[in-house]
This record gives sequence, C-alpha cells and structure tokens, in this order.
Amino acid sequence: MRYAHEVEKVRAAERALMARLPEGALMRRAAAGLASVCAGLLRSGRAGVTGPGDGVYGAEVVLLVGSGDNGGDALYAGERLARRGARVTAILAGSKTHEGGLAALRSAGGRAVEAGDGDRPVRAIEAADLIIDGMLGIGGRGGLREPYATLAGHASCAIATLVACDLPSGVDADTGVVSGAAVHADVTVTFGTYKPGLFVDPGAEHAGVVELVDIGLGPYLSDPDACLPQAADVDLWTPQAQRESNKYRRGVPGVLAGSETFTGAAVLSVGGAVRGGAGMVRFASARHSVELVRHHWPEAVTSVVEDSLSGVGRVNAWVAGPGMGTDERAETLLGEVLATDLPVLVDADGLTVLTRRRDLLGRSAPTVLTPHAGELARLLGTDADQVEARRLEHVRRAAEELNATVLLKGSTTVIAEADRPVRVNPTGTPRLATAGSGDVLSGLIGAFLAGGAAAIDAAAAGAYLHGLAGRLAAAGPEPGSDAEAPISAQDVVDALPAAFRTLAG
Ligand SMILES: NC(=O)C1=CN([C@@H]2O[C@H](COP(=O)(O)OP(=O)(O)OC[C@H]3O[C@@H](n4cnc5c(N)ncnc54)[C@H](OP(=O)(O)O)[C@@H]3O)[C@@H](O)[C@H]2O)[C@@H](O)CC1
Ligand SMILES: [K+]
Repeated sequence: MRYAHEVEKVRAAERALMARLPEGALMRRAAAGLASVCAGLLRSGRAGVTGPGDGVYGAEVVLLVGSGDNGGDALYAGERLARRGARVTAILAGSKTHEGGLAALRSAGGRAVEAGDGDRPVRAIEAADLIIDGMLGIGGRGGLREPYATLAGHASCAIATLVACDLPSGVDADTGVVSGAAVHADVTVTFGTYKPGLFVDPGAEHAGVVELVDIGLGPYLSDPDACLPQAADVDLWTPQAQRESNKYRRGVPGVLAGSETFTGAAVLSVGGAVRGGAGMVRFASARHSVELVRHHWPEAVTSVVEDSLSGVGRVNAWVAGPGMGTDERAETLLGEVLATDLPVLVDADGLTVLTRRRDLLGRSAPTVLTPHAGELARLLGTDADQVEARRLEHVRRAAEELNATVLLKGSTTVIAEADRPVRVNPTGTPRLATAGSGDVLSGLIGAFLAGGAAAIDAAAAGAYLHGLAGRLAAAGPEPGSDAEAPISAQDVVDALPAAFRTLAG
C-alpha cells in the first residue's frame, strides 16, 4: 500500500522533524534525493547524452525555479548535478529566489536567467536534456500565475525528460485538481510521503511515474488521508479458494438485477460474480432476464421473482440494482434485500431508488454503493460537475452521510468509508467507460463480499481487478505492444481470469 498525507499533516511533520535538525538539512536531503533520481534518468539514457560516461557529465539541465522552497530544492539539486559536470541553467520565475540555493548553484558553475529575459528561457528549455520543475510544491494554490503558466506549457512540450519536484506545478496537492495550466511531468520525485493529488486524476496523470524520497518524516506523520493499493494488498483481500473449500465455503452471492425489458446488465453482473470466484451464484429476476442468464451462465442458480425473494435460497451477500428498473416492484425487492443482515452492494437503478428512499440505508450490516458522478450527485443533492471537480471531497461526504462504503466510479475510482483513508484505485483505463462495465464491477465485488471480505477491501479489490481486466482486454494478447483497442463489458468479464493471474505473479 502507498500512503498519502494532506499538506497540513506534511507541514506538521516537517515542523516536528526540523526542530531536531540543523537549519537547511531537510531541504538538502530532499535535493539529494531529487538529484539522485535525475542522475539515474540521465545515466539510463532515458534523458540526455548517450555514449560512454555517466550521462550526467555534459548533460543540459534546466531548472524552473519558483519563489518558495520548491525552488530551493531544485536549486540544490541543480548544484549537485552541476558538480558532476552537468550544464545547469536556472530560470528564475518567482518574485524572489531561495538565496542559499542560488548561491550554491552558482558556486558549482551553474548559471541563472530571469524568466522575462527575452527568448533565453525558451531556448534553454528547447535545448535541455532534463528539466526540473521547481516552480510550486505543496505551497501552490489555485491556477498557475504567470510566468509559471507559460513556462509549464513550454516545458511540457519540450523533448527533455521533465521531472517534477515534490509535485507537478499546477496540481493541487490535496485533491489532484488542476485549474488551468499545469506541468505534465514524466517523473515526479515526492518527499517524505505521497500526496493525495498524485493518486487522483487529473493530478495522477500529470505526475507520470512517482518516486518517493524518504527524508525522515515517517515517525512524525499522523494517519494517512488516502492510500493506493498494490497487487499484494489485493491478493490478501480477495477470498482465497482453499483446497478444502466447497462452493458454499467460497460464499454465495445473490444477484438481484435485470427486468423484463433490461437483460444485459443482469448477464454482465452475474458474469462478474462467476468470474470473481463465487462458488455458486444465485440470480433473482423477471422471467426474461432469468432465461438469458441461464443461457449465458449455466452455473448460476436462477429464480423468477415477482415481489418477494422468499424462494431464492441462502446467500451470503446481495448485489442489487443493475437493470432492475426503478418502479414499485424494484423498490419492494430492494427494501427486502436491505432489510437483511447481510452485506449488500447497491448499484445503478438501485441507487436511483435510494435517492427517494434514503431511509433504506439505516442498517447496521455492511452496505457498498457504487455510483458514478451523476448518481452520487443525485444522492447528495448536488451537481455532477461539482462531484467530478472534487471527487475526494464528495466520496468522503457520501460515506459519512449515507452510512455506507462508497465507491465513486470515474477517471480515478475512489472508495471511502467513514474514519478511514480514501482508497484510490490505480488500475483504471478510460476504455472502461463503456456500457455495462459497471455491472461487471458490481458482480465482482459481490463475489468478494460473499466470500467474507470486508466491504472496503471487497470494493478496492473489485476496482483493482476490474481496471486491470479492462487494461488487459484493451491491450490484447500481444506482449510488449502499446496498441490498444476499444473493449466491451463482456471483454472485461473475459479478461478477469488473466487479471487474477497477475496477482500471483
Ligand atoms: N514539507 C517538507 O517536509 C519539505 C518540503 N520541501 C519543499 O518545500 C516545498 C514547499 O515550499 P513552500 O512552502 O515554500 O511552497 P512552494 O510550493 O515552494 O510555493 C510557495 C510560493 O508559491 C507562490 N504561489 C502559490 N500559488 C501560486 C500560483 N497558483 N501561481 C504562482 N505562484 C503561486 C506563493 O507566492 P505568493 O502567493 O505568496 O506570492 C508562495 O510564495 C515542498 O513542496 C517541497 O518541495 C523540502 O525542501 C523539504 C521537506
Ligand atoms: K514542482
């Protein structure tokens, strides 16, 4: 798991640690880590001069330097690279410049130009092998002002490898929100702890590959605000098929989905549950949906239901909502599911019913809600645009107000439960924005809930494997190829076994 802390907590830890260290020591640690990553990039030939040598000697390095300590880090890192023979040019963009850092760079042979000095900054950026973005770090607020915005544009278009110091300038550290221009980095070297904005789009997408440099903040950091699960975590959260396990031990999800008119959602949701490792899936719906599910998934045990689930048989968790409609019948059946003391996942039409029946959420068993931005906006009585713009804030609020584990789908899927760090899913792909993809996710999470996983673990594992299956389906079987193709929700179902296999690897 990777853990992220908001700015306020980073600052508090920084103060506590700084009180024990000589002045400037922390900045020098950060700069040493930054310089070391940059030297590694130059050495590997990913950036800069190729041929014999260490890749640093003779490399053209440009520093974009802002007025705060982020600029200071960049200047001290530039000093280190200059001492190893790099030709370092600092472009001074702030109203003031970190004096110690600038003096150190100059003493190592580096030079400085003002951002407003004609075309010299642009020429330096165009000639660079590697650019360090030291304009703004955790002190940045709102959209980038000039000349930062213009420099961010030039640097992001340059052929040089672009390394962001602590975080890409223009990305909000706590939320990942980008308002206007921002640096689009290849690599971000972040200090002490990850920042939530590096996990969540559009910030995540601007950060590129993120490298964490340990500067000793760890013991002084309080609880994290967000975390990014890794394959090993997901492996722990997915119920393992023990050798002795029979189909009941692995857990039986019940899927309440589809209707006389809408059948596709039901087929896909059951598909997610079957491929999620459920020993057996019980499916309850209107006759037409039942017929289609029996045809596609003979392994499901089906029941035609009207206005009661009494004949469905024993289940360990419920998935309710995909394609089930929003009429009175749907409301009655959803009410019956939520009145049980079993874990329940509610998705799609089920969420629409909940907008008018919030009272159904007054339960003590685990509840997982899987809305997209529009559905969450309706549940919270706000606009979808607001939810999209501030996803972390809204998912946290929803978990508190709705008494549930809330998984907000989208460019970055985020999962919240009261009093816990938000889990951010690292595996999504825009290719998953396709009809029926969410239905697959609901069944998959349902399988994990039925297998005994805690609600937040089931949701995070489901999002991870679903995203990975989407990526694998889009990439196809060609190893090492970057080519991708559009995918259908059924392709995601079919790629789930391959996604599971990567966990073992
Ligand atoms: N925490 C740690 O443990 C460590 C932290 N370290 C480093 O310190 C960094 C934080 O430094 P910091 O506090 O000086 O803030 P920083 O990001 O450089 O910028 C502040 C300046 O930006 C300006 N400004 C703001 N918004 C703007 C905008 N939209 N557009 C344009 N300008 C804008 C604002 O100017 P003002 O609005 O006041 O005029 C203010 O002067 C941190 O990210 C890390 O790199 C390491 O050295 C060691 C360990
Ligand atoms: K930066």
